[in-house]
Amino acid sequence: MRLRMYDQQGQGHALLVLREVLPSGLVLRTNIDATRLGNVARFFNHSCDGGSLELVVVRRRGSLLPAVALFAAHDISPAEELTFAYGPPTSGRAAAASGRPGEERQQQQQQLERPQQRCLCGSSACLGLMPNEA
Ligand SMILES: C[S@@+](CC[C@H](N)C(=O)[O-])C[C@H]1O[C@@H](n2cnc3c(N)ncnc32)[C@H](O)[C@@H]1O
Repeated sequence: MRLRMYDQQGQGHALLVLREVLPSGLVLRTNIDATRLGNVARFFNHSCDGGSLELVVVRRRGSLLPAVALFAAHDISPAEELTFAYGPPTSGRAAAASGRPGEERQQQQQQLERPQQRCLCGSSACLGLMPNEA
C-alpha cells in the first residue's frame, strides 16, 4: 500500500522490505520505511555489484522485530559512495512465474503492475533495473 501511495504521489521512497525464511518455511516480511524519518542509512543508494556495504539482519535478545546493520564490505576510500545491494536482481518475468496463492498472489500482481525503476548505479554489473522492492 505504501509503495502504491508513494507511486501515486510521484515521490521517491526509502522502503526496505526484509524477507526472512523461518525454519518452518514461513516467510517473515518486515517493512522498514525510512522515507519520512530515519538515520543516515536512508541516503545509501543501491548498487548492482553489491556496493561497499554488506547488510546483516540482527535481532536484539527477546525481540521479534529484526533490525538491519550495514558493515563495510571492504576498505572504503575517502569520498567513496556508500552503497549496498537492495536485493537480488529480479526481472518481471521471474516474479510472474512464481505462483503464490490468495492474497499474496494478488499483492504480487499489483506489485508487478508497478513500473520497475531504472537503475543508475553505473557499475559494470548493472542490469539496468532496480531490484523489485516489493
Ligand atoms: C534509500 S533512498 C536512497 C537515497 C536517495 N537517492 C536520496 O537522494 O534520498 C532509495 C531511493 O533512491 C533511489 N535510488 C537508490 N539507488 C538507486 C540506483 N542505483 N539507481 C536509481 N535510483 C536509485 C531510488 O529512488 C530509491 O527509491
